[in-house]
Amino acid sequence: MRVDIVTIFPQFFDVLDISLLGKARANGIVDLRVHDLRDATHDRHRTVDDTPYGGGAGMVMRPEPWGETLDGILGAGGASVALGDASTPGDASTDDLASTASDAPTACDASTPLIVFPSPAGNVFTQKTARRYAQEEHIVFGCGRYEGIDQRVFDWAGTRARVELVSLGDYVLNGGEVAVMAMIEAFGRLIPGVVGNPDSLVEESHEGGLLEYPSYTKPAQWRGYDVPDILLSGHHANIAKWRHEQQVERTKRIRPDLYEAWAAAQD
Ligand SMILES: OB(O)c1ccc2cc[nH]c2c1
Repeated sequence: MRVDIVTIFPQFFDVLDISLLGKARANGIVDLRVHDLRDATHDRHRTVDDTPYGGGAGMVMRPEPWGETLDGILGAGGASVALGDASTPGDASTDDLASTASDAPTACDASTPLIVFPSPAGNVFTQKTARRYAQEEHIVFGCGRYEGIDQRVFDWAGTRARVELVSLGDYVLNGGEVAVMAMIEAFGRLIPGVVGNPDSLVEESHEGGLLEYPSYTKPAQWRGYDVPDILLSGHHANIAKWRHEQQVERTKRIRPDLYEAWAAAQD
């Protein structure tokens, strides 16, 4: 899998050289490339922003450096695809339409690159999104800053690739870099070969629609707290039953929205 990141803070992603993703890069499982948007500027100050048309506070990211950088990643002709409507469904539990480019392509074959722009105006990133991204051959992440990126970048990019605007949640960051870091961690660990024991991915939160069960390790007693007896019983069927019951109870108590969706799917 190839991953490109476009940012004005390339050093932000140095951390991706360590831990699991660092090993995946060293093993050739993930080909990660970071691009400094300022390398596509041609003035002395390497300017990437300008004042907004129509007035308003803050600055907007200029389209030219984005176009030049994305040309370099996609190939100047780009992976031109059939234009389609913007009805790319999100992955969140709600089915509201994705806020993608107005002429987003409909081509969904994995050979057409996916460009993901973190945005507070995007669809919410979920584990379902992470699972989908882990199947992609090539994802380009575009990190906005300031008040955002000129809309025409999304419109133009949508004629060269599949484009998605994605948010981590209903809050606003100062730019896309933290969101990209979180998304790369979330889908990167799902890429075959990245996590040593894939069984460890099966019963974690949001797999199967439920939150994970509580975990315990030695010692059996700690500061007056005991490990539940069932976990010391060695009865694997009963342990599995107890763990599932814990998942259902936790999900119902902590995330009733997820519980309702899970319960409806059981019928
Ligand atoms: O909250 B976010 O995901 C986000 C993403 C991109 C930009 C660009 C400027 N502010 C941003 C916030």
